[in-house]
Amino acid sequence: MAQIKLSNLRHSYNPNPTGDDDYALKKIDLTWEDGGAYALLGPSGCGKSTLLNIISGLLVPSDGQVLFDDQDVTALPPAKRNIAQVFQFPVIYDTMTVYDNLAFPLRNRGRDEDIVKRRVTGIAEMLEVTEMLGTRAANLSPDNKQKISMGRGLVREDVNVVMFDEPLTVIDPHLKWKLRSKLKELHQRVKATMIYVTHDQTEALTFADQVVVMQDGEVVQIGTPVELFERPAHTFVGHFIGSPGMNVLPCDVKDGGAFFGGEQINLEGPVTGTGDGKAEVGIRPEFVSVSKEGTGLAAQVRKVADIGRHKVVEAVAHDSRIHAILEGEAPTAGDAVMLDFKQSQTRLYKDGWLASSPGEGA
Ligand SMILES: Nc1ncnc2c1ncn2[C@@H]1O[C@H](COP(=O)(O)OP(=O)(O)OP(=O)(O)O)[C@@H](O)[C@H]1O
Repeated sequence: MAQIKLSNLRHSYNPNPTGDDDYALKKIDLTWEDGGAYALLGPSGCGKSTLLNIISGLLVPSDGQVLFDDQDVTALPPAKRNIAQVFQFPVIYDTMTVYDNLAFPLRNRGRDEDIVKRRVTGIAEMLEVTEMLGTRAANLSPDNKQKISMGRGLVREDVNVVMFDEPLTVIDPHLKWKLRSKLKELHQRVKATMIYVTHDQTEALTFADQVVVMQDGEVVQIGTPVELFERPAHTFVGHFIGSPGMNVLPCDVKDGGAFFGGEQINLEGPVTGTGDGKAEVGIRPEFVSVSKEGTGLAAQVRKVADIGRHKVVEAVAHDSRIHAILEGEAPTAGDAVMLDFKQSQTRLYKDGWLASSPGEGA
């Protein structure tokens, strides 16, 4: 296993790039610590596969370096990087048994049969496929095939990193959660450095200890699932994570205070940086409470969606839509209500970036 460092990395598919827009990866400085469980999360086209291909060696970056334990591997081909990859679609040999499929990466490197047996039976047990070891892979269901594909990625003990590229795409929705939690459990047991690429926030947040969020060729935030939820560094992270995502309301900053439709909104703490002007208030729906009377922002309820565990209220104040997630009683469409924002969770954003700091005692 290794620490993987991406230093001053940029990549353009255009041989003569002129500006930032020509770069699929703009400027990436990122360290993946040895043994970490990482997710690389972002919408389609943000550069996830480009980044993965640069780590695996399928692509040579236009600028910058890839370091494995401080050794520069930027120019090394994939075969020399000692990486295991699990793709969207299972990569297994249908005519071989499950045992031989799992053994393949080890035999290919000339490991002794007793080592092969120990590793294969160990991985099979972790994946709960022991009873399938003698079965021909062609006879497996798609999710079991993908399990074996994952097993092939995990069977070698000497890889620098195991990379998963949207590995649950072909799995039935009701089996996805099972494989997701299995993968998390496997990480805890094998302690390999793992990078899991996905555009699905649930997959990223359940698997990873650290989530790297990308947008438009840049890393916008790296953090634990809780950090990304509680303190999005950028409104993009606020929108992208959560369901519904963070409310982002236009405001004016004047003398250190934030005003939405002329009404002052109490922020978590002081505004960072200087300058009055246009900004945005960010508050997650989980931290908006709704009452018929009381204090707060006057709003009108547009819709209430009952989604089982809780209700999502959509209200409008000063022409902006504001969501609230409520556990118990909820108002009905058309009701006049007061919205109260939990102050410690009310943040300011300027040009998309977090621009308030926690108050004392927060
Ligand atoms: N071979 C290529 N030639 C030219 N442009 C490319 C090539 N591959 C990707 N791109 C462009 O680079 C940008 C990043 O693409 P990339 O595939 O890395 O994103 P992604 O986040 O992995 O998306 P997806 O989840 O859809 O695979 C996109 O604008 C894409 O159109």
